[in-house]
Amino acid sequence: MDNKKVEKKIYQLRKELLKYNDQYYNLDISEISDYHFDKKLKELSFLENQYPELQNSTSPTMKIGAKVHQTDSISSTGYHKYKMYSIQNIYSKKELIIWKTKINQSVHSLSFVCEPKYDGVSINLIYQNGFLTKALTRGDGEKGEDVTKNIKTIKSIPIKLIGNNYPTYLEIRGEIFLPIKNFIKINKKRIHNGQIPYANPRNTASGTLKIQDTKEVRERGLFCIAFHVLGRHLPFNTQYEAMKYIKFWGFQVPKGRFCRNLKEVFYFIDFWENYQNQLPYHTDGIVIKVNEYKKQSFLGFTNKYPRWAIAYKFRQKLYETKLLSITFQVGRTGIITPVANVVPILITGTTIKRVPLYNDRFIQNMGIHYKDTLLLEKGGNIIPKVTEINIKKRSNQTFPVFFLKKCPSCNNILTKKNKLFYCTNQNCFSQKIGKIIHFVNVMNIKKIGVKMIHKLYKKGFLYNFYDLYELEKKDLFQIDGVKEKLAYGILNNIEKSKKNSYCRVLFSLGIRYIGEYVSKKLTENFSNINSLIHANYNHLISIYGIGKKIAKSIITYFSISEHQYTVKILLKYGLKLHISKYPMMIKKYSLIQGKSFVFTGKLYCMTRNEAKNIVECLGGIVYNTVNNRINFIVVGKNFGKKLKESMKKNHVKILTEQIFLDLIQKEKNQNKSIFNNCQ
Ligand SMILES: NC(=O)c1ccc[n+]([C@@H]2O[C@H](COP(=O)([O-])OP(=O)(O)OC[C@H]3O[C@@H](n4cnc5c(N)ncnc54)[C@H](O)[C@@H]3O)[C@@H](O)[C@H]2O)c1
Ligand SMILES: [Zn+2]
Repeated sequence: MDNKKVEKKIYQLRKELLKYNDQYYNLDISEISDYHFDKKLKELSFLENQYPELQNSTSPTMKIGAKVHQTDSISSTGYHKYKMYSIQNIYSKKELIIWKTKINQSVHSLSFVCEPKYDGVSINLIYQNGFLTKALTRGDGEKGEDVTKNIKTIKSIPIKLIGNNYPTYLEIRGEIFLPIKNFIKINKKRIHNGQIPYANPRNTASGTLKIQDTKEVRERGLFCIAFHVLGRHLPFNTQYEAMKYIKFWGFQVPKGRFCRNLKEVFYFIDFWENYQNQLPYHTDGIVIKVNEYKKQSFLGFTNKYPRWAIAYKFRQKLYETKLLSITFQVGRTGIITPVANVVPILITGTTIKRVPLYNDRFIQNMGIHYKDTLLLEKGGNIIPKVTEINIKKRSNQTFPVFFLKKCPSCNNILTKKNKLFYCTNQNCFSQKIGKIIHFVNVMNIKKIGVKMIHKLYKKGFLYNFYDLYELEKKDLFQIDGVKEKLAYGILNNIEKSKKNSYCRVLFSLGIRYIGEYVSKKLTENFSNINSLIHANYNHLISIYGIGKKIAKSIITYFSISEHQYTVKILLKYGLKLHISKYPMMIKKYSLIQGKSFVFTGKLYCMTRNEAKNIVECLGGIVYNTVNNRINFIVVGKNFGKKLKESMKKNHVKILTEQIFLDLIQKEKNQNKSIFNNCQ
């Protein structure tokens, strides 16, 4: 590869991995498996080592976790006294031998402690004089979220340490996770309430730590295993002894083992690889640690990992089953998704009958034939994935799977775009129903299930999701089995849904590619729906996490008059489509909204930060450097080279401070309420 190509590849991998990190750590979503994530990370690390001039301290190879966002749900963040690290992952014994050989070059006579790798969220528990005073998540390693209130609900974490042989200041590091039984219970309840079940226990544990209702946190039944101690004057010198002490102090500790050499480590790995599925919680590998503290400190840390520990991750077990048929489902956005119906198979306690095949590309890449023998991988998720086909078991009489030509719901000819098949019929029954189901789920409207939605649709009461807000008792009474109490409950829940946040309502609209994550990014950047409706493409793609595809989708969605009508109707019914802090702005012509600014030199009337705040409050964006998106440069005293750079760009208008102030004044008069909030 030439340098330009490598640079491009590195940039692309970093962008992708940063997105996955942000989703994984801040939104508890995993779009790809850990194995594939680690493969990409390894590829990036390899390229960065080959081309050291392209190394960058912000690369995901150097950074731990993801940037901590200050969200509504958490009250504060806090710095760690001792940095929290990640652990390097490996997937083979060969890599383990390489690791040992490497550290053997600096330390000798190594012994190890092996522990299961619990699949949850890292936690830092701070004890002062034996009392739990603070609990922080790992965050980016330097700074985490303060989750003390929720942590105090976990029974396996002592509020007060037992005994008295602990130092006055102590940090206990451990893993918070959700036992499988509790995870299943939570999902059963969600399904019963018509909500989307959570994907896996890890993400659910992480999400649970962030919720505000401590009663709910307690009910969910999180668990903690403690595996690391930090502090001064510790009464022990090895990991093995440390575990004995912390067990005595009141913690649950790993089912670990002291190993004198790699042979014993391999034995431990082999044992757990088979035994892991019998545990009441998920483990995803084995952590191997150098036992002696002295040797640990000699080996030290890289930017991201301790050199004295490594995680051997289990490759997922494959399960064999047979493809019976394929159902083509019509999604709410018209996308046709193929789902494989397979011979039912029991995988870690769940009977699997259906497996997603995602799209035509997946089917063709896999080369799936009818009646094929499929190999499924479960990972930490509830729904397994098809990872391979057992070609040896393919009979001669099978045919390759071809995609449908017509919509299975409305018979409309399908359109192919970006390798996906769509039904473009706006009145397609499945799409309409799908949109309503999505809205009801996202808005968390309980007591209205899929069956009820179908019935209301057929009776003509619910043709669009906003019709929910017109429903009356007399309509509901026309549905079989609905009596006074249920009707009251439904209408009450619909009314309650009006309290949902702007971010939820935006997500509920069902705009293509606008999931929870993107919706959050959008509401952080557009304080109300009007500014989003009128956002320009450049502004949208300048937002971290919003790419071309999403920007186009937003613009297309709001260019359809029916969708603008939907927004109007929702506003009429009192749904929130603005950040509560800022009152809804009545859209008027604005010179600032959606425009990009850069400042140079010193302003007389306000500081640079004040000016930035005002522009942002009025829907504009401020950049530090001149780029192709800039519309205005505001020039103050002792201006710098930015002015010269801007003059080279025809589209940039130059404003003196006075003209800038006049502009603000004009906007101020137009949008009094918003401006007052910016002061
Ligand atoms: N699928 C995705 O979208 C996605 C995104 C980001 C990260 N990931 C996965 O997460 C990994 C990085 O996450 P990470 O930094 O949290 O690392 P990690 O989860 O792979 O391993 C480090 C963590 O393991 C935990 N742990 C559990 N048992 C332990 C024990 N007995 N001793 C010591 N530590 C123990 C600790 O909390 C420690 O911080 C990636 O390599 C990838 O596998 C996946
Ligand atoms: Zn259709």
